[in-house]
Amino acid sequence: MATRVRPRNKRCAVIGGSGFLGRHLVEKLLDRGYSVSVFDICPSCEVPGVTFHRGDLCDKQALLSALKDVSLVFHCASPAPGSDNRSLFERVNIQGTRTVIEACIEVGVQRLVLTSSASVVFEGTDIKNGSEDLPYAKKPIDYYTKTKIEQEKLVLNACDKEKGFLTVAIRPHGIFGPRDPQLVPILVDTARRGKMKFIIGDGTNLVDFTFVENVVHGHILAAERLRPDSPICGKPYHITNDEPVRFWDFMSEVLVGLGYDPPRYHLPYILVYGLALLLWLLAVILRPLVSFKPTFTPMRVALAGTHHYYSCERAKQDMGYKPLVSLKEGIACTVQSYPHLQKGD
Ligand SMILES: NC(=O)C1=CN([C@@H]2O[C@H](COP(=O)(O)OP(=O)(O)OC[C@H]3O[C@@H](n4cnc5c(N)ncnc54)[C@H](O)[C@@H]3O)[C@@H](O)[C@H]2O)C=CC1
Ligand SMILES: CC(C)CCC[C@@H](C)[C@H]1CC[C@H]2C3=C(CC[C@]12C)[C@@]1(C)CCC(=O)C[C@@H]1CC3
Repeated sequence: MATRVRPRNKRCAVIGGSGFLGRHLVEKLLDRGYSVSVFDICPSCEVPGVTFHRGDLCDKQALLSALKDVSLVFHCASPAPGSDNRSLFERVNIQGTRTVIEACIEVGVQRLVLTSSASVVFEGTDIKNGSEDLPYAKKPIDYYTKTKIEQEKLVLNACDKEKGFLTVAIRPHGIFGPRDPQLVPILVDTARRGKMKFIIGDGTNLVDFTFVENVVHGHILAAERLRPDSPICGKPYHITNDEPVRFWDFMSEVLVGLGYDPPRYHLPYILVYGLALLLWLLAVILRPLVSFKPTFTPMRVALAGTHHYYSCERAKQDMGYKPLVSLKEGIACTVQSYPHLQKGD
């Protein structure tokens, strides 16, 4: 069978395409008629029709050969936020992103879409309907976020209309959906260990959880609107479900959907945060002797006990963004996709 040669603007690469978001993005791009290459350090992207390049994004030579003939690059690779390997975050998110930009420019890539994070402005205190005008966090909640800030700055500053290299950053928040390795599995693991009985704070704090297909939609809209005359060049955009929800209602709905009891008893936020901080300090001090990873890290407690939801008005205005899947539909689809995490299995 003859292979169809696609125009260059329909040839793209997804760096981090084996991951949770990356793989959903790859599947949608194929549906939309793109030819897709995946570049990832992990070889698990077995999507038919995709050219897979295994490599580390810090390796420029490997990137140069993977990005040859590609006009559009999505960069959604990152070490997992739960890792406490600072030098890995630094190497991949900062130095590696610099290498991605250099490689894109060298091979003539025209558009680069970065997956950033809404958390780049979060300092652990309430954010209600935050816009993209909020300043970057001076005290980011963890080292992962610190390097996401630097990464976003690098990509947005590299936007150069004269050189024909256009960039944009998408800032999702709390991505969930089928195959998510993080949110639902951590929640279920906590419930299975009998630790999901307590609500931190009064339980009224509103948060954004964003269904993965909406995040993918935001990325593709951004890529397709990224032209020299577009207002989106060199800018960050929040992409959310546009339905802030009580953190504990969301967690309860997922837990109940999977057959677990929802948390019932309230604990003061400041008490849990203090305990989490203490445990985290202990884990650091005792690391040479014993290794343990507390479930309730200060970062998770801050995310579970404060308001953090963001406006996506700018994405609506500048790129015609609108969530395609409601929170209710997203939760139903997610719960259904995890039969092995149902209680009793
Ligand atoms: N999951 C979430 O709630 C949110 C995620 N994000 C961002 O979205 C992006 C995707 O996240 P997920 O899909 O959740 O993570 P993931 O861990 O499922 O996927 C990340 C992918 O990057 C790859 N990767 C890591 N280091 C690499 C390297 N040195 N070279 C090549 N590939 C490498 C991994 O192998 C993995 O396939 C990340 O940039 C993350 O910071 C932003 C906001 C929220
Ligand atoms: C044990 C429970 C109190 C909490 C379980 C759920 C959490 C694992 C998740 C709730 C909010 C999530 C979140 C992220 C990771 C998973 C949660 C902490 C991110 C840190 C992922 C990377 C980002 O860029 C920001 C996300 C914010 C929300």
